[in-house]
Amino acid sequence: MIEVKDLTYSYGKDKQVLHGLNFSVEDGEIFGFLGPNGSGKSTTQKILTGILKGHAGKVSLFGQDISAAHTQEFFWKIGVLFEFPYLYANLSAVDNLKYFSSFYPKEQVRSIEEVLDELEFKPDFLKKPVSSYSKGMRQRASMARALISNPKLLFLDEPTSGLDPSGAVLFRKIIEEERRKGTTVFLTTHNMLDADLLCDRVAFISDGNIMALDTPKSLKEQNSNHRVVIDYLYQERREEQTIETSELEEGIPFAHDEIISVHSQEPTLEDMFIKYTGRGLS
Ligand SMILES: Nc1ncnc2c1ncn2[C@@H]1O[C@H](COP(=O)(O)OP(=O)(O)OP(=O)(O)O)[C@@H](O)[C@H]1O
Repeated sequence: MIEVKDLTYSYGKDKQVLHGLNFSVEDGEIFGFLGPNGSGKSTTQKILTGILKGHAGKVSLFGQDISAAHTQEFFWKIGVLFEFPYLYANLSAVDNLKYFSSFYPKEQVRSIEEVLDELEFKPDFLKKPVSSYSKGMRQRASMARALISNPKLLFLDEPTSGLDPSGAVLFRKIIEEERRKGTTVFLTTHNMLDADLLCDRVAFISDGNIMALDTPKSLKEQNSNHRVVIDYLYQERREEQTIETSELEEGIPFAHDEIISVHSQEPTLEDMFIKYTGRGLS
């Protein structure tokens, strides 16, 4: 679906921000593009979506070189949810969706009611202007805009930002539903839970370079210290011991009366983010 080879980009003469990115995104894959502020995520997304011109290297989408890919048919096939607001503030969610639907062939457009329903949009707000919405409601309206055209390739930039926990759960459910339909998703996020739960593979980008690319599971396993922490009771005292996971093969290798808990010391995706990008999550 997306092929990127030796992608470089500079703003002006001196400011090179992408230093030779290589990755591909398979059809139907949810691909996470993770990195600290200023690492080049938006620049890459803007190149892929045709907003930014003048890159070097090879980028192809839907099997076509990008220079030929950004046609009307291309825009019909993609959906985007970017961080900057791109809804008309004076129009309601319904009127925004009616307007944006008019750019696509009728047969591919979803019903506005169905999409807003999927997003559990509050009925009171359907006809109110977007300017009166909370951040979470705007994000729902923006997601509706991205989904209304039934895209084959969906670019999502921080989709759960500004959502409360139940909104974030709903958005994850919707992204899972897109996976089920076979939509390819290019997901940019700082939210490691979203990345871990949703992404088939993630790339960590730092200062315009890809530092690691793999499934969240493999990244964590490769960096695991293969230890578990065992919390237990022995002779009425509560104790804790850390042992190698391999030691568990023969059972618990020390005297105990009752095991209270066993916790893996496997790193989290957030630990991996810090390891590969050298930066914490802001
Ligand atoms: N229009 C521009 N002109 C000059 N430099 C820019 C421009 N846009 C971005 N940059 C610089 O390019 C680098 C990469 O920025 P980019 O917005 O791609 O990062 P990002 O990973 O998306 O960051 P964030 O997480 O903050 O959105 C940064 O150093 C940024 O200052």
